[in-house]
Amino acid sequence: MHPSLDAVGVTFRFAGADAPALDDVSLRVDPGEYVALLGPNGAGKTTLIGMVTGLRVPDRGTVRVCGGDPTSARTRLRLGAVLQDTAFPRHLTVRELVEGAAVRSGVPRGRAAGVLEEVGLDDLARRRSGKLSGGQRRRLQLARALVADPALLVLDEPTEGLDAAARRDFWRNLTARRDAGMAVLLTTHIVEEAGAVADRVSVIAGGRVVADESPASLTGRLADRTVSVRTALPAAVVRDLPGVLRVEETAGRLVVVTTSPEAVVRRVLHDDPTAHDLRVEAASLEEAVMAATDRMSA
Ligand SMILES: Nc1ncnc2c1ncn2[C@@H]1O[C@H](COP(=O)(O)OP(=O)(O)OP(=O)(O)O)[C@@H](O)[C@H]1O
Repeated sequence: MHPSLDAVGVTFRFAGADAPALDDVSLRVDPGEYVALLGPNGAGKTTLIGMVTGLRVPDRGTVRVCGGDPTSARTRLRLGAVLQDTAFPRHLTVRELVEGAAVRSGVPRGRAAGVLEEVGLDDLARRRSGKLSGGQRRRLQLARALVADPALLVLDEPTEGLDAAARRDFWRNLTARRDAGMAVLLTTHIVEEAGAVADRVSVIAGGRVVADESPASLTGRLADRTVSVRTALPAAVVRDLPGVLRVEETAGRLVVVTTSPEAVVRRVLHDDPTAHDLRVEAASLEEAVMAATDRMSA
């Protein structure tokens, strides 16, 4: 079976730009896999999404969606996309817009009803799109992208502007599709959300891939741990211990970032038998992504 997405050695330079927006980028997404594309502003994520959706063509390298060329109409039928800044004709209803997407993709109009139910818009099927909230509009975009059963769903910051409950609903809507083998490529600036939903994160900085691995493996590469403990000990007691990178003292709590948490824990418990509420936490995905990005620019 073909990968859902296979981008190999993709290079692209905008006309007149000094540096390429994408420089030898490779990325593979297999059926049923969710991959998050992360990286700072201007890293090249949207440019790469443009190649995957067939809106741009690489100067060098190849992009294949389910083995086909994403600029061909036939391949684009395998692809669903929720992109930024999609405007709908305000006078059309939710149902009409989803039926229109079905007809354009060559699938029966009757599929609209099931998809509206799937994304939780069945109650609003007759509402005009101009009267939807931001979160409801995002669901409408999702329904239009899903109606033709895509093999690969591309989501460019799909949950931007949504509150935590709406974000959770958005991802819950996609659970059954994942189980059925649909692949997802998403971009997001909400790094912890990517960690929660993605099997792999691909970090892009300056047009190059600087990390491509599971969220757990990326955070595991940072040796930093945070020891947090409620104690009356002053920060100076742990500041000079081996491996300590940073110490903060706030309202009866010491928060210590260190590569050697054992030394900190031993010292605190030795010096203060009343210390309690002790926690040792790994680096966050956000910190790991920033470290991968910094390594690139160092
Ligand atoms: N139409 C364009 N013409 C010229 N340069 C562009 C164009 N679009 C993007 N760029 C440049 O290409 C680089 C990559 O931009 P891109 O939009 O892909 O980044 P991004 O990772 O999606 O950023 P963001 O997180 O801000 O959306 C940036 O340096 C940007 O300034």
